Amino acid sequence: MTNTELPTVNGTSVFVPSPATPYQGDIARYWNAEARPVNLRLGDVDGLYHHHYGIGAVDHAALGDVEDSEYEKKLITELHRLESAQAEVLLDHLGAIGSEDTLVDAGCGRGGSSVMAHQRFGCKVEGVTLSSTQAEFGNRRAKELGIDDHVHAQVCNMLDTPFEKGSIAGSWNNESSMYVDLDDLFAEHARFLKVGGRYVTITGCWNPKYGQPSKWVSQINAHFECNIHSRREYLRAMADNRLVPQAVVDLTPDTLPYWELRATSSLVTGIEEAFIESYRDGSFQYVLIAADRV
Ligand SMILES: C[S@@+](CC[C@H](N)C(=O)[O-])C[C@H]1O[C@@H](n2cnc3c(N)ncnc32)[C@H](O)[C@@H]1O
Ligand SMILES: CC(C)=CCC/C(C)=C/COP(=O)(O)OP(=O)(O)O
Ligand SMILES: [Mg+2]
Repeated sequence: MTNTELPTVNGTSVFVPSPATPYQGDIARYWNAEARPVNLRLGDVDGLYHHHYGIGAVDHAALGDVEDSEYEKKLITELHRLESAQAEVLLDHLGAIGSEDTLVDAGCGRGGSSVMAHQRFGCKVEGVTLSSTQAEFGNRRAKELGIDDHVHAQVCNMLDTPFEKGSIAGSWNNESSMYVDLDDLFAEHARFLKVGGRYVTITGCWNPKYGQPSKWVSQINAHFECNIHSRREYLRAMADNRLVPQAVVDLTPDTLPYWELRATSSLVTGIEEAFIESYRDGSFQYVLIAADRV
């Protein structure tokens, strides 16, 4: 990968890898420009900034009365609680991680999951994203929290990382695997993971039983400029890359309440209907897959 010197950021000159493909350049630009209130206002609740969706039952008691002047604020707090609950479930599947271990957050976004992983395990977390804006945001948050010696983000293609072969105890993709070829992705995780290391993904995938990607799935692809894979592709690509699934969990029923609540909020982005309809018609599924590197 070639490096290009960029102008200075906060007085320090930074090197950002050139995108490996024109598509990756588009994705870097997309996330550099992203500033949707549905992500920033939720992150402002407690300083954990996520770019993934939520799971679990809505706490209607916490929401209170719709007529209450504080209702919208409570709704935002509730959506954020469900998104953090999703990350907790992902971390639950990493298994026993020690404080001396290093984890890789592949497609780390603004770094919310990386921070949560460090807070839970005391370990180092290396995040990679195509977006320099996101990497800077994540590193700034880590510094503010005083954990920048443990949590670090860099601009890097997750298909071609600098991590040494067999050096990583656990790694994950939290809603970031729909931007890459799965064979290339799992080959790279299998390369840097230790034998016995754990890989986890939470992702949306199309259901082979439906036949082909539904119109809703195509709408989600167009909305995010991504390429949602089928469930079968995940399992095949893992089998081909020394990743043996230990748990496959259908989170679709658990994520629907999040979407139904989000559809009632002032922060809607227009994609809510596609998620709700595709989860309901069975063409799309929200799944967690945890696999061991053998
Ligand atoms: C929907 S966001 C998910 C962010 C994060 N995992 C979270 O849960 O908050 C998708 C992320 O994937 C990253 N991404 C997409 N393709 C990538 C690639 N080839 N290498 C590294 N990051 C990539 C984007 O830069 C973005 O940070
Ligand atoms: C499950 C699937 C198919 C996910 C696609 C990847 C994606 C864009 C996730 C959420 O990001 P975000 O939090 O920035 O999106 P939004 O602005 O809609 O909350
Ligand atoms: Mg979001």
